[in-house]
Amino acid sequence: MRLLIDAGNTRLKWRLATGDAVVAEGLGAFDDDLLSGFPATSRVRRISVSTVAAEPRRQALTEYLEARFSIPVAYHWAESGRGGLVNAYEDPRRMGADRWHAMYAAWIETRRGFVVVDAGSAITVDFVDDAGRHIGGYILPGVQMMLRSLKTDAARILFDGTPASDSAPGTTTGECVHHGVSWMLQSATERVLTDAEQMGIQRVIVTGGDAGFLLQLGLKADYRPDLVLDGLAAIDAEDLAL
Ligand SMILES: Nc1ncnc2c1ncn2[C@@H]1O[C@H](COP(=O)(O)OP(=O)(O)O)[C@@H](O)[C@H]1O
Ligand SMILES: CC(C)(COP(=O)(O)O)[C@@H](O)C(=O)NCCC(=O)O
Ligand SMILES: [K+]
Repeated sequence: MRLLIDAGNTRLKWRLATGDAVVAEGLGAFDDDLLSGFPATSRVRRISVSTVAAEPRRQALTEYLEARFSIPVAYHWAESGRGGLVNAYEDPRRMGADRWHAMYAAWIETRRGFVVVDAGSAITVDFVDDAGRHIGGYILPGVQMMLRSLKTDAARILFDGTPASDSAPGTTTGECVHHGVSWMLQSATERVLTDAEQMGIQRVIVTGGDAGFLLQLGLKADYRPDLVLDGLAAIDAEDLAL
């Protein structure tokens, strides 16, 4: 069985697979049991990871996996191109592996243009045209990142509560903050759709922990929670077949 891992800045998602079939999946925070819910009896023959975590955390993950499964860990990074998908970055090693893996999953499904919105710790938006050319993208602060920076970088923005999809002008600090985040993301969401239209791109895909929030805010998109793992699985299978 293959163990596939998408290790982001906030959470780790894992999948156990045989061939294309998913045997088990799970996700959790880094400070929890790293593979919570993992079936103890499974025989793991290969481990493949897509990560954007800091180097010390990546090393700790490697040590944990090697100790637990006694096999080496294969890391997959962003590439300049694969199977007709071409990265716009001059130095693709600088691109987050998660962005490349998400784009690759979307590309091999239809080989048509698409936008991927990945609403995780940070929010990324990547545009790919019908020819498989990555046009480029955006990196925006994620929901928790925005709230945290308002809380820690300004002395008198005091608030609690959770994100609300209401974007009406607020009349308390909490409303101004939470509705403000929604208002900003709603604007960004509208812009994704108009930009895609201008580029002749029809398909919008959303993934990441805050995908549901963006859908609530009106983003018209296909929800694909495991897009990064899907892309990683495909790339890993292709590399194995070489
Ligand atoms: N149960 C949850 N635990 C942590 N974050 C969550 C949860 N539900 C939604 N989120 C949101 O999802 C974001 C993390 O998304 P995720 O895709 O897991 O990020 P990453 O890939 O960066 O680890 C958080 O910043 C938060 O806003
Ligand atoms: C932008 C990201 C932080 C998003 O990661 P995530 O929010 O999923 O943890 C990650 O893709 C990353 O570290 N990128 C490196 C910079 C770049 O892509 O250009
Ligand atoms: K992200």
